[in-house]
Amino acid sequence: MSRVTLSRYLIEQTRSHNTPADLRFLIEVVARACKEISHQVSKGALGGVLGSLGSENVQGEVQKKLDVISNEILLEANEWGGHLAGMASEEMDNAYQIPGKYPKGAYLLVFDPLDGSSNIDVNVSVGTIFSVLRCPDRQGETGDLGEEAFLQPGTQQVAAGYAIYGPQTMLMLTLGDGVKGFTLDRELGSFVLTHDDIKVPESTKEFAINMSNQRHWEAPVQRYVGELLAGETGPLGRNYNMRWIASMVADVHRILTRGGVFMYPRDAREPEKPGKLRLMYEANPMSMIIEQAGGAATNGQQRILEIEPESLHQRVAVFLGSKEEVLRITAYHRG
Ligand SMILES: O=P(O)(O)OC[C@H]1O[C@](O)(COP(=O)(O)O)[C@@H](O)[C@@H]1O
Ligand SMILES: [Mg+2]
Ligand SMILES: [Mg+2]
Repeated sequence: MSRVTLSRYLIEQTRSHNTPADLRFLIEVVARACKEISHQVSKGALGGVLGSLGSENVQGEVQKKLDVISNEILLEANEWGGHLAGMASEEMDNAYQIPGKYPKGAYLLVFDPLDGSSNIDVNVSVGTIFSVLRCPDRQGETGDLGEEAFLQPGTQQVAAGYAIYGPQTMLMLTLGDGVKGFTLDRELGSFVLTHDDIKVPESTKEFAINMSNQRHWEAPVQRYVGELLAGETGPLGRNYNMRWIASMVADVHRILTRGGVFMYPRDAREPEKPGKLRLMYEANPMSMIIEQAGGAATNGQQRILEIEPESLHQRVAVFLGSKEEVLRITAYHRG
C-alpha cells in the first residue's frame, strides 16, 4: 500500500476540494515547525531544554524554556512564507505583524506553541495547538495589523490542528472536512496519514477534569460530576472511569481516539475569569477538531465556536467530547 504523506494529502485537497495553494503551503510550514519542536522536546535533559526561564508570559505564567523555544520556531518558520499577515501566540503579549506592507498574506495564524508545558520536565505528552483564520480584507490600507483582525469567532477558522509529542509524534488536522491524523515517520522525515476520518463515539464512560478544583465548581458541574461518580448507583446508571493528563492536547487526543468528555469549567477561585483555557488558541481549534469528528464543544451555555472574542488572550470554560455527555452538562447549565 502506498503511503500518503501530509504533502500528498494537501496536494489532493488542492485538486479535489479547492483548498487554496497558499493555505496548503501554510500548513506545510506549520507541520515543519512541529517536526522541529518535536525534535527539541525529545532531547530533554540532553539538550539542556528542560526547566523554566526567569520570565512570565502575559497571563502571569512562568515560561518554560521550551515554551519560548517552540514559540520562536513557529515564528521563524512562518515569517517568510508569504502566506501570513500576522501571528498571535500564548507566549506573546500582542499580535505580531509580518514585516512589510499590510496585508502581506491572506491568513492569520494563532497558536499555543507548547501546551501542557508543566508536563515537560516529567516526560509526559505535550503538544502544539494552532488555528488558521482569514485576514480581514483591508486591501490598500497600510496601517498596522491590530488585535481586532484576530477577533473572529471560531466558526471562521479555515483550518485547525495540533501536534502531539508523545510516544509517537502525530499531527491532527482539519480543513473543515473531517479530521485526519498523521504520524511522524522519523526515517522518512514526513508525516504519514495513519488515521483517516476520525470520529468521536457519541457516548462514553470516561471523563476528564481536574478533581482538585471540585470545591470551587459551580452547581451544574457539581451535579454532573456527582452523577458520574455515583456510577451505577446514580441517575446515569453506569460506572465511569476518570483520566486527567493535564495536557489539553493529550486529553483531547485520547477523546478523539476512544471517546470521552473533557471539562475545564469556570470556578470560584478567580470569579472574574471565565475559565482557565484560552479561547483563541486552545478552545477554538480543539472545538473545531472535535466538531469535525462528530463531537460537541460548549462553554456550558453556547457552542464555543460561536463565541465572539473580545481579546486575544480571553479565557473560556470548556466542555468538549462525546456528544451525549456534552449536551447533558450543557443542559444542566441552562437549567
Ligand atoms: O494545572 P491544571 O489545572 O491541571 O490545568 C491543566 C490544563 O492547563 C494547560 O496545561 C494549559 O496549557 P499551557 O501549558 O499551554 O499553559 C492545559 O493543557 C491543561 O488542560
Ligand atoms: Mg495550553
Ligand atoms: Mg502553552
